[in-house]
Amino acid sequence: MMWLTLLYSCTGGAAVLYALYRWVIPSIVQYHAGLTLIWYETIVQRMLNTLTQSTQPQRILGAVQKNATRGDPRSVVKAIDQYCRNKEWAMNVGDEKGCILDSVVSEVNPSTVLELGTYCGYSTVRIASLLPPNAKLFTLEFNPHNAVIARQVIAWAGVEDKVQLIEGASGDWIPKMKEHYGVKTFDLVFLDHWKDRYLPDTKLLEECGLLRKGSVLLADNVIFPGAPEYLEYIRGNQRYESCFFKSHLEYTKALDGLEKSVFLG
Ligand SMILES: C[S@@+](CC[C@H](N)C(=O)[O-])C[C@H]1O[C@@H](n2cnc3c(N)ncnc32)[C@H](O)[C@@H]1O
Ligand SMILES: [Mg+2]
Repeated sequence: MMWLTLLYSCTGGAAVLYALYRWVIPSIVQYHAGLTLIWYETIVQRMLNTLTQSTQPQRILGAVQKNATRGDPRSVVKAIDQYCRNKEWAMNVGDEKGCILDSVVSEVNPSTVLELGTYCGYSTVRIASLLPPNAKLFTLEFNPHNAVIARQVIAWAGVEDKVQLIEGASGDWIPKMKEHYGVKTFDLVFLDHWKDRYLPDTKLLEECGLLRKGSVLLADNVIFPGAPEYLEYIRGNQRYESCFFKSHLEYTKALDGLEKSVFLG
């Protein structure tokens, strides 16, 4: 009898803890961007790293290898979204803002694209899958561990012919793009690296002559974590025509959005 009581209290306690971890806390934090980051980045991610002896990028790659079809980029995107919605939040642009990204890529129909911030290659695959034949997407990532994973995700999606992943910091590589890769100008730039780099890198793109009349800048997370200096610069600048796409922080119900800015020359 005592055993049964002990068993009941242990499993009962474990069930409560599991319900808190799996449903109760996620359903609360999803409305608050800051709480989402605290819960997932500092608690869940660290716990999963210790328990599984792996990193988040490795787990995302695992989800792709398990659930996506080789050579089918949309199945790769879907596998990552399912993993990040149901298991652990990650900083991919995500499914909701991803649809806005898709529509801008389709509208611009770019031949040359620059992506700042690759992480695991989620948005890289999204963009590359929509590019016309012979188009090229350059994506910059300064974390070597992320770059190793992104290469495998990109290859699994079968879009490696369209993608040039460059390992290094944006501030170092933007000035070398013309000389090193023969780029004339970018038709589309997707800004999704650390937010304090949005403004200096935009000015660098201008200074290096990498923007032409009609080039489109699309900046993610302008509300959260936020890029106020970038927004002030781009919205108050007569050389840009800018508009905001209201949305939500990836995999949550917290407010976020994308800023699309056309360079007028
Ligand atoms: C938000 S994640 C990118 C997410 C990705 N665009 C997606 O939606 O799937 C930002 C990434 O940018 C990288 N990063 C941050 N600052 C950078 C910089 N100055 N140069 C290159 N990579 C940078 C980080 O290591 C991180 O992997
Ligand atoms: Mg982002």
